[in-house]
Amino acid sequence: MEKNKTKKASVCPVAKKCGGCEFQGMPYAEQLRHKEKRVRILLDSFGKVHPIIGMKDPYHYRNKVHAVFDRDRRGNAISGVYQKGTHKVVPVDSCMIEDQKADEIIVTIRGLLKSFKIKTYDEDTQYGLLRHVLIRRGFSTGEIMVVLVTASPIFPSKNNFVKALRKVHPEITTVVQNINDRGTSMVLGTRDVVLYGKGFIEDKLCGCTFRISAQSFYQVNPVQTEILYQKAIEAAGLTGKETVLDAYCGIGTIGLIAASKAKQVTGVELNKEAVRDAIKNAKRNQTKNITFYCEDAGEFMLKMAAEDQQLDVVFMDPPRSGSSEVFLDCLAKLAPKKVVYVSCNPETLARDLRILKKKGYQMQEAWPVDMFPFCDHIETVVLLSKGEVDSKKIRVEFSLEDMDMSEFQDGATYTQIKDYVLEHSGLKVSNLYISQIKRKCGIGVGKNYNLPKSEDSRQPQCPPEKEKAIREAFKYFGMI
Ligand SMILES: C[S@@+](CC[C@H](N)C(=O)[O-])C[C@H]1O[C@@H](n2cnc3c(N)ncnc32)[C@H](O)[C@@H]1O
Repeated sequence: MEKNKTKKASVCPVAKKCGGCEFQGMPYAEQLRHKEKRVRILLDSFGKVHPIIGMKDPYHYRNKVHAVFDRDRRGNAISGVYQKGTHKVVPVDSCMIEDQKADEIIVTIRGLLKSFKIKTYDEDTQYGLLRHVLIRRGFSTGEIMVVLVTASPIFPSKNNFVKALRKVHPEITTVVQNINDRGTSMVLGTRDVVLYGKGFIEDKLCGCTFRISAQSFYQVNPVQTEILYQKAIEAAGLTGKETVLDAYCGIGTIGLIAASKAKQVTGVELNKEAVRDAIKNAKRNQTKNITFYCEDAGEFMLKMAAEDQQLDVVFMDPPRSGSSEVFLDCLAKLAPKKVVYVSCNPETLARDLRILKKKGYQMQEAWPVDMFPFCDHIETVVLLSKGEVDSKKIRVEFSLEDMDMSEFQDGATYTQIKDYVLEHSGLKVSNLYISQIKRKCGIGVGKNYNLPKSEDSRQPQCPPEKEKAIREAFKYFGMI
C-alpha cells in the first residue's frame, strides 16, 4: 500500500478560511472511496462503473495557480485566495495542492511591489493596479508563464519589473500582462500584452505537444490528464477509419491525440484563444486530418444535423454545467456509434445520460479519474453506444430509496472489490470469497451475503491467490 494513500492528510493552516480543499485532513484512500461512492450512486444504474483511478502522490499537482492581490489593514500587499463565499482575501504563501515553484514566484512578485511602487487593486475604491497573478507551468517542458492581471493598461516600469522578477526566477519563460478593467468577478480581462517571451507555454501529453495561452482552458492535473485521455481514446476503440468530433475541444488536446488513430477529426470550441491554440497545435504536431471551428457546440451540431453529416465517434468534454438539450438532440440525430463523454461533474453527467438514454444511447462503462485530490470535484470518462444492447449488460434500474446502503459501511462495496480484483489481477472472485476474507480480516460482513448458516457447512474455500488479490483490494480501499 502506498504511504500517501493511507497516511492522515496534513491539515492546511488556512483550510477553514480558504475552503478550497473540502477533504482536508481526510486520508487519500478515504477521499477516493468517497468519490467513487458518489459516482456509483449516480451512475450504477446506467452501466458498469470501474474503480476510481487515484494518484500515487496527491500533493502539489495543480499546474495552474491563481493568487488574488489585496492589502491588509496596514496597507501591506497580501496575496492568496478569496475566503469561501466572500471577496475577502485569505493570505496564502504555499498550498499543498499547488505547484511549489508557482507559489514561490507569487511570493517574489508580492515582495517586488513596494520597490516598484505598484499598488494592489482595491475592489471597493477601484484604485490600484495589480489584481491577480496567474501562473501556468508545463509539466513535462518546465516552461512557466506568469500572467499579471492589471486594472489598467498603464504599467509603469513594466520592463524593469519583469527583469527583476526573472533575475530571481530565470526559469520563467514568458510574462503576459492581462488587462481587466471590468467590475466583475472574472479573473481575466479580454486583452493580453506580451511583456516577455512568446506569450504562451508548451506542454506534452500522450506524445503530442500543445501550446497553451493565458486565456485557454488546459486541464490542471497533467499526471491524471494523461490517464484520462488514454482512457477516453481507448474507450472509443478507433481503427483509423472513423470520422470523429471533439466537442468542447479547448486547445484540441483530445482530438489531436485521437487524430493518428482516426480518418478525420473535427474540433469545436467557443473560446477563440483556445481555437487559435488548437489550430497552431495541429501544425505543431503535423496533424493534417483535423479541422477546428470556433462556435457554440450546440449551434455547430444543429448545422451538422441539418446537413446529415456522417459521424462515427463523438468525444464531448463540456464545462461543469454539462451539455445542452440542443447538442444532445442533434447528437442523437447524427447517431454516432460511440460517444465518449468526459465530465468534470457527475451530477450534470447523470442528467445528460438520462436524456441520452431516452434517445437510445446506453452507457457501457464509466471510469472515474481523480483529477482533484483534496477537492470534491470528480472527473469521469463514460463510453456510450447506440443500438442493440448486449443482453449480458442489461441492468435492472432501481431507485436510491430501494438501494441497500449498508454495503458502503465497510469501506468498499462487493462490486467495487470484484472490479478492483479483476482489473488488477485478472481474477474473478465471488461474494462468498470476499466475505470469507472479510471475516478472516475481522471486517464486519453485511447481512446480504449468503453466508453459511453454520461454520462447518460445506462450501468452496477461497484459494490463496484469490485471497491475496482480495486482501490487496481491501488495502487499496483502506479497509485493512
Ligand atoms: C472542460 S473543458 C475541456 C477542454 C478540452 N477537452 C480539454 O480537455 O482540455 C470545456 C471546454 O468547453 C468550452 N466551452 C464552454 N461552453 C462551450 C460551448 N457552448 N460550446 C463550445 N465550447 C464550449 C470551454 O471554453 C472549455 O474549453
